[in-house]
Amino acid sequence: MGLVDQLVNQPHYTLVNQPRENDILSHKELFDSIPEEYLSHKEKYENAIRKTVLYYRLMQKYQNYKEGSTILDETRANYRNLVSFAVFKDYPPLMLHNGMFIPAIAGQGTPEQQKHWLKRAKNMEILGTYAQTELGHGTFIRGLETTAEYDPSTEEFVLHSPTLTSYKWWPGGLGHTVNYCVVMAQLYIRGRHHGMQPFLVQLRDEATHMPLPGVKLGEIGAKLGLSTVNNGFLAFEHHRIPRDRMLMKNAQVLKDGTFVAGPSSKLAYGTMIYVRVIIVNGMANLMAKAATIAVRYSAVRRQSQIKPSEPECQILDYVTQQHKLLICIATSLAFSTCARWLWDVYTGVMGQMESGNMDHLPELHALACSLKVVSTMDVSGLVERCRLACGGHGFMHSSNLPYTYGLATAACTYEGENTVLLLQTARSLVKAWQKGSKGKPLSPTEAYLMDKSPVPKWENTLDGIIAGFRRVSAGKVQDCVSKIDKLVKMGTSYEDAWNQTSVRLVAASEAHSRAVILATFRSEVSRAAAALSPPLSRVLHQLVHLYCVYWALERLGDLLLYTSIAERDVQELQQQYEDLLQKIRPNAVGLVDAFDLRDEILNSTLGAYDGRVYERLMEEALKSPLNAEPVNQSFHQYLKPFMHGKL
Ligand SMILES: CC(C)(COP(=O)(O)OP(=O)(O)OC[C@H]1O[C@@H](n2cnc3c(N)ncnc32)[C@H](O)[C@@H]1OP(=O)(O)O)[C@@H](O)C(=O)NCCC(=O)NCCSC(=O)/C=C/CCCCCCCCCCCCC(=O)O
Ligand SMILES: Cc1cc2nc3c(=O)[nH]c(=O)nc-3n(C[C@H](O)[C@H](O)[C@H](O)COP(=O)(O)OP(=O)(O)OC[C@H]3O[C@@H](n4cnc5c(N)ncnc54)[C@H](O)[C@@H]3O)c2cc1C
Repeated sequence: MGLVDQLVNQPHYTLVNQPRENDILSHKELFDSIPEEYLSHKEKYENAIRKTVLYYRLMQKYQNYKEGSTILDETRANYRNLVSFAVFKDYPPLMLHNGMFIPAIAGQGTPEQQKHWLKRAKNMEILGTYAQTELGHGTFIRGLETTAEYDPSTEEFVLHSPTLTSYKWWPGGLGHTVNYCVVMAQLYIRGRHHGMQPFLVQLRDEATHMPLPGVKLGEIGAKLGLSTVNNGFLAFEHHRIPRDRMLMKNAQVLKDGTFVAGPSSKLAYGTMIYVRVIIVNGMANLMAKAATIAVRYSAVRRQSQIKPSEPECQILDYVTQQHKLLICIATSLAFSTCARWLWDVYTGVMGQMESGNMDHLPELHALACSLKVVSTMDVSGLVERCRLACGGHGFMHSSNLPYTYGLATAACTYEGENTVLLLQTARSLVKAWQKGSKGKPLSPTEAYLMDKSPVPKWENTLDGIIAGFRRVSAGKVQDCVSKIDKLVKMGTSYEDAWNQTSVRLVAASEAHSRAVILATFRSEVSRAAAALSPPLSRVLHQLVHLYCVYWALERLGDLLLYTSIAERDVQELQQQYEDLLQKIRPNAVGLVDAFDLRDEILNSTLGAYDGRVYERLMEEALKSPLNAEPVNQSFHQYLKPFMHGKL
């Protein structure tokens, strides 16, 4: 639930850090006696499984899901995600079970298949993941090599990994945890290729957990982050599965091998859209977490003097620190607001598609790509900024900022690598430009591309800035189309022209995303603020204003190229920005408190509500196994003989 919605629904909101009655977080066995940093790779995984089992049993007890409710599920799932922060500094081995396995069955299975498999999956009777990426391919889905050959004589599919590069590689939980998965494989019937299709495959014996015959499994090794997600590899050796294991909501294979195509081959990619939509909200949560840690620490930490005659000041009083951190608060709010809006767009398009209307799928795909990219790119950059803003203590794992960075930066790659997804949105923008140039109507989020009015006088207002970003995006798209057309006229193939223009296409795509985010953030806050008290409405509007002016200053080059902004406007914008920092500073701690992230969820020596930073840093330091004894055995084994010239 976004901050704005939380604030709007203030009455039920508990005070920060007050234990909720019967709260899952009151179960101390969920937490580590010693920090998991001091466990081995194998112990970390085993400890994560221990906590996973406890966590899900408690979650089932407290979160009695009502079948069919979506937004409620999402909000509660959000709570579950947030609580999962507390229990798992990194993500749990079952992140993909909820994050993709269940959504894939729900989105790709027939009603009968959903009825059977969703019940087992939601009851945790079976555990699954989503296996699409291979050692040799992640982005280029059409290049994936795993095959599913239909055998009409036995009414089975034969799954096979023909090469080393065809091994499924990366799926979370695949190494040792799950016993089922949704496998994306190239379907062949009587030698004819029918595209990428989803198959629900049992990988391990449900009783012994041993890999089934013809199934090779393992984990891919240590990573930058997500150390307990158990990302794994999977290979098939002519492994047979029954016909009814192909998820057949969209395309079907009849008993005799007849292939019945779905309304669009791209529906098989539907799970990816869903996850990209979810990721935007996830990034808002990660940003809220990092902002809470860094802002609270900046209120506690005193360092140096602003005036020699005064005592050391809170580092939050340095305007440079405000510049680093206040945008983080606004960014979390911007992405939680956009996430709610995107979720409504998603559920709307899914509803239309249920009745066969596919018209808005391309716009949804473009929006999901662009918002996933900008939210993951901005948040991973700003989480790192939060870490740096905390000085040396930000470098400690006990601050929980390095882990949070690992979670955010992973999302720049998974669910569609960011450059590739921006090019997908660019594809949609170029098509929209070509369509609009022929007088055809455009989708609501792309209609501004056809604004052919003269460039207006620049205004340093929210309307002026948002209009300016739309001008930048439209101008960049037009430049891309012109460059491509020019290259093609010179005899270059369209594909080569596209590639030669791709740096500009990525920039145009990002500009479009920023125009959408600024406009959505502003309109959603204006809508919600009407129900808020004047002081709360004022501070939220200050955050929207800060966000818009910040990005105008960040993208000055583009605004100078495509709008009538002048030097005096820039000077005024800079002053506006500094005034806003000063206005928001007094509410900075109150704003991060409003994220209401409890200490267990923050999991941070620097961000705890009581501000006892130094005591917590020392408490965590003393948990290091090295501190159990004053002299480590290596002194006697190595150092002493070495120092005495005997080694
Ligand atoms: C799109 C590609 C890059 C290209 O595919 P290709 O076949 O070549 O297509 P094109 O020729 O480019 O285009 C063909 C047309 O198809 C349209 N299209 C393409 N994709 C889609 C789609 N998905 N839906 C609809 N339409 C689509 C395209 O527009 C073209 O249309 P037209 O011809 O122009 O009309 C493709 O190859 C691709 O998508 N590649 C990326 C692969 C990918 O995304 N892989 C993901 C694998 S799964 C994975 O990575 C999982 C990771 C773990 C995720 C864990 C999630 C858990 C929740 C996360 C929460 C975050 C933090 C939590 C914090 C908190 O607690 O809250
Ligand atoms: C933490 C993590 C968890 C993951 N979990 C899962 C999972 O559960 N299930 C699953 O199936 N997968 C999973 N993945 C895999 C993930 O989906 C892929 O890594 C991702 O799709 C990128 O593909 P790739 O790794 O092959 O990179 P590549 O596509 O090889 O990208 C490498 C570089 O090539 C560039 N590039 C590639 N294609 C193009 C193009 N057309 N135009 C321009 N540049 C291009 C990219 O921009 C990038 O710079 C996970 C990955 C990570 C990091």
